[in-house]
Amino acid sequence: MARIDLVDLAHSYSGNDAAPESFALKPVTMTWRQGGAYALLGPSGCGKTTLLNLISGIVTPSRGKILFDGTDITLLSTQKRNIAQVFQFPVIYDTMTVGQNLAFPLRNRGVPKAEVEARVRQIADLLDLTFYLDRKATRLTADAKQKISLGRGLVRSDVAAVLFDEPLTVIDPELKWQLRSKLKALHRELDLTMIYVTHDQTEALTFADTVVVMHDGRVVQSGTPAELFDKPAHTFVGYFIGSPGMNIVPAVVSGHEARIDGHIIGLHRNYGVLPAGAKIEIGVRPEFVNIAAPASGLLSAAIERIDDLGRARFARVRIGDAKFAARVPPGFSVPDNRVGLVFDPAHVHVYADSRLVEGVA
Ligand SMILES: Nc1ncnc2c1ncn2[C@@H]1O[C@H](COP(=O)(O)OP(=O)(O)OP(=O)(O)O)[C@@H](O)[C@H]1O
Repeated sequence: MARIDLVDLAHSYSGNDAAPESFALKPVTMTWRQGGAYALLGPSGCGKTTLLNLISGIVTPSRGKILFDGTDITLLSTQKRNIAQVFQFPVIYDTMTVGQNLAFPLRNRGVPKAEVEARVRQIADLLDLTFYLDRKATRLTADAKQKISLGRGLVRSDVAAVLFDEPLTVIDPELKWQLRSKLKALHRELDLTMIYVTHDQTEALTFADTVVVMHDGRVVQSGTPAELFDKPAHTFVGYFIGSPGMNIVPAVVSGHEARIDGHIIGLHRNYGVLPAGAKIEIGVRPEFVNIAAPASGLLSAAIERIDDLGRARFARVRIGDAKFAARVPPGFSVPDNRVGLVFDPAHVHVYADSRLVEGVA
């Protein structure tokens, strides 16, 4: 396993002379630590697979470098990079048994027989495949075949990294839930650097220690699931992560105050005077705004509907034209038309042109 450094890495499929805004991956510099579990998360077309393919060597970058443990591997072939990959669909040999499939990447590298057998048993055990070891892979379900693919990706202990590209796509929803947790446990057990591409926030947040959120070819934030939830660095992260996502509404911000729809909301930090011309918004997660009976000191909102998510109820309301979600306190009897909103100032963030502004304590 390896530490991975991306240095000013960027890629355009239309060549180096393409306009910077059209790059599939805009320049990124970051370090992924040895043995870490990373998820690349973002919607379709945001550049996740491009970044994964640059790391695996399937695509050569238009700009920048990739280092494995300090060594520049940017121009090395996929084989020479010593990585394992698991794709969306099973890549296995149908004519071999499950055990032979799992052993294949090790036999290919001339690993001694006893070592191969021990490692195959360990991986089969971790993935609940022991019972099937002597069966021909061809007779198994799509789920089981994908588990074999996962096993083949994880069986070598000497790889620089294991790359997963939406590996649970073909898996039945119930098993998906189990496998997500299993992959996390496998990461702890096997101590490999793992990079996992997905557009599913639950998959990313369950699997990864660090989630790298991508939007329109850019890495907009890299952090722990808690950091992404508590302090989104970009409005996209706030909106994309969480269910419901973060509320983002235009505001006029000055000092310790945000003015929305003529109403003042107190802020925890001081924002001075923000740059003229920038689009200023506040962002607050629905979990940190409660609805209450309308009152003169509260921002007023019109009720549209109540969503009962079991663990909590959220009111979908409107402030002027802006849609907004807020928590319904337990036992609160919701009025028919208008409510007041009670903000928790510690969780109200300010954004200028979509980027988080750090206020002064
Ligand atoms: N081989 C290619 N040639 C030209 N453009 C490409 C190629 N592969 C991807 N793109 C473009 O690059 C951008 C990023 O695509 P990429 O596949 O990396 O995104 P993604 O986040 O992995 O999306 P998805 O989940 O749909 O695969 C998209 O605009 C896509 O159309």
